[in-house]
Amino acid sequence: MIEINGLAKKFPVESPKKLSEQERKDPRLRGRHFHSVKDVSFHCEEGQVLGLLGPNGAGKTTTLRILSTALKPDKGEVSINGHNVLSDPTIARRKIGFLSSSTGLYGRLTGRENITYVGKLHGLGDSEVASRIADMADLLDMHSFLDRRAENFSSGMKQKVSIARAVIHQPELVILDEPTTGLDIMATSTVMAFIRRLKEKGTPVIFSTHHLDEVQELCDRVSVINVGETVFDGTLAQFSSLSDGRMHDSFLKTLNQTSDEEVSNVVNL
Ligand SMILES: Nc1ncnc2c1ncn2[C@@H]1O[C@H](COP(=O)(O)OP(=O)(O)OP(=O)(O)O)[C@@H](O)[C@H]1O
Repeated sequence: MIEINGLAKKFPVESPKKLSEQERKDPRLRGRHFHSVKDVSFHCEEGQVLGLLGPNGAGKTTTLRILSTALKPDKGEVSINGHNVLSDPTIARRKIGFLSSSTGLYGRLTGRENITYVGKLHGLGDSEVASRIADMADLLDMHSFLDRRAENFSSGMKQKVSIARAVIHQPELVILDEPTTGLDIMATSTVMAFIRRLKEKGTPVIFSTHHLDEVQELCDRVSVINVGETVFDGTLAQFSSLSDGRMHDSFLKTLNQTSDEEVSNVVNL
């Protein structure tokens, strides 16, 4: 079980001129700081998949980077199966598999070598790494390119190898930042099937996405962030019933209720 409570993270702004026009108008810009995440809370239990939704710039990536311990929050708590992630990041890194949208592969290494390198960093032996890669090559359909250099990989190939690399140590929790962005239909369905497989094995998965069809197909829970705050956290059924099963309308409703200051009606259903 992973529990996130009251996360907040602000970044210093060197010069407001470097911000986008939208960010300059954003209420999260206060003085010399941009409060990207102001108050985010959700939880996910064993065998559950949680979909993290929110408009561009809402604070999803910042939240996921905090969960993965890549960023330290200013406030809030994160615990995985009772372990405080923030006070013990080394243990946390062993427990978590994180697919970041920004970490690239080593182009001069093959797909297999990229995965093996991270497996070794986690202390796995040669035969363990080899057998896990063989399993994942089946599940993620990687056989045709696994032994090619990563520098010429397509987006789908890169993403599959990155996912395999993120979970080579068989983490207790998997966090995926927009795992299907930029992928074609075939690669998307392979990645979706892989997430389903993790769920069947009991591993909780948290993933951010802009695709509501993926949420409908895979998720047990939904959490929506808007302007740095959790505006909905509940089951898929509760999310869907906000608008009689119309997912897009449910999503828009959670965002509009924020501006109507009716957040309390939808949070913690
Ligand atoms: N290191 C940083 N310094 C300053 N501002 C930052 C930093 N990281 C993120 N931000 C800002 O915080 C806000 C939230 O960013 P974040 O990447 O978490 O959003 P997101 O919900 O993942 O968006 P998207 O759906 O577009 O990926 C954005 O306005 C972003 O520019």
